Amino acid sequence: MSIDFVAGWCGGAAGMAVGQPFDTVKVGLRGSHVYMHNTSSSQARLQTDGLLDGKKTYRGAYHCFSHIVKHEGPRALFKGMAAPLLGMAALNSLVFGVHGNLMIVFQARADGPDTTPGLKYSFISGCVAGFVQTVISSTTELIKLRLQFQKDRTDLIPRSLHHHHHSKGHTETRVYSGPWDAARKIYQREGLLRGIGRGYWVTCLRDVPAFGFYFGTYDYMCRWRLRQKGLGHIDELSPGFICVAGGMGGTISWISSYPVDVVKSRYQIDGMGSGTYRYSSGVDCFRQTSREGWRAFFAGLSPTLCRAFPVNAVTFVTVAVILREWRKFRSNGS
Ligand SMILES: NC(=[NH2+])NCCC[C@H](N)C(=O)O
Repeated sequence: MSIDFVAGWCGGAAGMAVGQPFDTVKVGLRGSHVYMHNTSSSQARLQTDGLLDGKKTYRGAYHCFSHIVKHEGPRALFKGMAAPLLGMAALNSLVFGVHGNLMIVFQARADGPDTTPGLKYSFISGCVAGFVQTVISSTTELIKLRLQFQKDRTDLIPRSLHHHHHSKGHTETRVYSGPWDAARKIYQREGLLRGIGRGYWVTCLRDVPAFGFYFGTYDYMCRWRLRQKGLGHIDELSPGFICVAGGMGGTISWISSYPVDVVKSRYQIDGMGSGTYRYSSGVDCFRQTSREGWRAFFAGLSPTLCRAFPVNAVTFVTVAVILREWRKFRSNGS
């Protein structure tokens, strides 16, 4: 039903809204690492650290975060956010819409009207939903990553002089001036499949299992709670519990897919600007990265998880409340 798409849309928007002030507040107070979108600047920089000049710039998540703020200004934290930001509500709508509707299909196949489809169906529906959204997320993340990865000249100018050199220093050394410019240049320089579609299969490899675990974990926790409390329907669970289950869904999803996410980030920024490629394929990127040791596959995990819990808690609780109210409304009406 279309209500799942509407609820997903609202959930995505709410997740964004909660991520935003989190970020602003934490930046002002202590410089914690909670971000509103999928991958933060710190995450992207940590994942790809050393690829440009062969030396590591950052000592850890906090150092990376404060380094960006100090040398490039807090605005640099939001680099590359516009494209995925525009798409996040749409993406969530697609994910929750596909998952919800597949669950209805599986429900229809289950025996009897109140038999819920098994946990494995939630996992499978999540995988399918994850697959469907790659059509959008692969390219929006490609653009976001490239904007995040580029270092502009503000790096080199002393902080006190920033305002004097503002507009000029910026555009000269940058590869892309914004998301649309990036899309155009990637298409012109690298083509449609190899450029715009760069990393598509790696994105699938990340997102198919990631969204299986996303919904699988959430559903597993809800079912456990229903049994424990002797309740019959998910609408009876408290919003507080939905937040915990949603936050865990986001967390487990990111942990399970994180190494592939690192490979994806590295592979998608490869060839940027220079036209020469370091990796011949996603597999080659994996092989070369593994030479740095297993830790390379977890670079940037901590800021990712700090963001994932609250954002997905709010996303799931928003979706659940909308669906619950909708069901209430419908059953009163008839
Ligand atoms: N590794 C993943 N992409 N997992 C899916 C999580 C999606 C969720 N919207 C988030 O940004 O946290």
